[in-house]
Amino acid sequence: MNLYRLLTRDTPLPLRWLILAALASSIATLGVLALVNLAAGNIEDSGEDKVDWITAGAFVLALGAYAAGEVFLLRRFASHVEAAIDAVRMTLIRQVRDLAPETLDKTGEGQLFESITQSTHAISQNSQYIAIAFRSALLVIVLMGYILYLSMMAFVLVTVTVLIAGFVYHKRGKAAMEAHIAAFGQDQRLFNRITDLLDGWKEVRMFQPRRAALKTAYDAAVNDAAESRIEVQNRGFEQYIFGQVAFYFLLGVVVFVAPSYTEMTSEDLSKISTAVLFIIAPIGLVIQSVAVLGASEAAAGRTLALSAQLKEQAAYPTPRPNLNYGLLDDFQEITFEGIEYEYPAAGEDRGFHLGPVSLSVKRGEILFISGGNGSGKSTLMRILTGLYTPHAGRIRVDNRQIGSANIREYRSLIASVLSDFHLFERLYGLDHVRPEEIGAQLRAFGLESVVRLEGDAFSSVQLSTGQRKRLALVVAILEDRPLIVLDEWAADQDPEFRKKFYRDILPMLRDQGKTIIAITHDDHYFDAGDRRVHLSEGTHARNGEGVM
Ligand SMILES: Nc1ncnc2c1ncn2[C@@H]1O[C@H](COP(=O)(O)OP(=O)(O)OP(=O)(O)O)[C@@H](O)[C@H]1O
Repeated sequence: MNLYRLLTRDTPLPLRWLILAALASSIATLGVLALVNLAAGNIEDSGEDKVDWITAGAFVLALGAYAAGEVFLLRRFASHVEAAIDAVRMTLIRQVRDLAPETLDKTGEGQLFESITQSTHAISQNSQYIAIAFRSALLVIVLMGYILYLSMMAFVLVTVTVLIAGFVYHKRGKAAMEAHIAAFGQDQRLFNRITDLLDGWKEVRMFQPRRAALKTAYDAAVNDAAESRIEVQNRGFEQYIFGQVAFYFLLGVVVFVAPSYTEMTSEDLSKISTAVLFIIAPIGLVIQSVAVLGASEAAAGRTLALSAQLKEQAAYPTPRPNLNYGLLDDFQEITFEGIEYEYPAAGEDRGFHLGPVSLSVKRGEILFISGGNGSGKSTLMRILTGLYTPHAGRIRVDNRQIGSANIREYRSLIASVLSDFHLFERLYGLDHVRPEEIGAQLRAFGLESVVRLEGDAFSSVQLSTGQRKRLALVVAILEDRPLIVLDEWAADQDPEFRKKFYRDILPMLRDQGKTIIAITHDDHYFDAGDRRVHLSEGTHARNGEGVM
């Protein structure tokens, strides 16, 4: 049901066409069967072995109708599924975009990535089984009708046998699925050990006891994974053999039991046996589809739940068009009053309370924020940039208070390089910047020998930590916003460039009218700022050596 809800949520299913195509394909299959029986009967009656061209022609037509119905059904369904999954992905991405950043941090990349990529991929890969199951179920009904037409007793025997065998097969399938899930878990553990080996190769090579312990853990994971896989394969083979035996048993029931309880000619018996031969494949497909669709159903359930959760947590409604982002551009002062933020305690974690913090920055000022590790500087930065919403206090731009109605407008004032910045390979949103300007910035930041501009993308972002930060600041400067916020930007720069940053780049940006708020530990350069605020254990801000 989740799968159906997901696939029809944004794009309606072309149900009428699908039913018609499935019906056409099922009736054509019945036609094939009836024509085979007819031809066999004709040969028996006339005793001639000449080709009956009319029946053969009808047979070819029925085959053509079957193929056409099948192709139409599967193609149409596949394109619907892809469109529906595309829509689901777009909705999730839009929801993530509208999510409050602190909620985004909490939800975690893993869950979002899983739903947006893997779950939707699993659904898209397996969803043709919906069409197959639907068509097969319809075909089973049509063929059972044919068997009923031939013999009531055969119908009852086939129905009872199929139901019992189907039930047992399904139960065994559940056990196989559990084995499959267990094997998946073992694969994950093996994957983690391999990641340890690959990502931690330096630490592994440099410490012998770690190397030995990791080898033991890796060997155990390999063994467990292999055993689980063998178990899965064995169960798969057993299922296959059970299916075959059940099928032969069904034939046996029809051939040995049915004639003992009812009047039946050998011609009827042969017709019923042929119908049983035809029915077995679609029954197998229905059962197989149910098993495969179980995984898609679970994936759809996870995706819908995540989507509902994201909807609930949506921080901001989709922005109204024509919002005027320029209103705050000519601000003179930004004030943060009594800002407080709480990371609640959870289990062993004692939690953290920031604030109350009050500070202000005037246009064209360089404001430094200093403080010990864990004093709350990065958290404060997330609030100052409008990414996190403070639990108490307010932000004002001149005399305008910032709230949910103008938070986007506020954020648009700020270019930032935060501690967990992401460097985009492409210059998204910077189409208006001239390549010469970008080249000049790359030279100013000593990057001209490692990065080039190729079209609208950088030639590489595989740089050293310090170079990546330089490139991120280049992009921030190119964004040309009035306020630049930096979180320990200079920490990874060499002494020479650090000096250049404090003595040349910051004053140059100030001269260009930029306002700068920067977290720094560089006490040698505290004088490069106009003022400094020192954060102590997150509980309060006090003035540093600067004027406040
Ligand atoms: N997402 C989070 N959930 C819970 N607690 C957090 C979270 N992020 C930070 N904290 C806690 O809040 C406190 C302040 O963290 P923050 O990163 O703001 O400090 P900081 O001054 O920037 O530290 P550093 O100088 O080491 O970067 C720390 O005790 C940290 O454990």
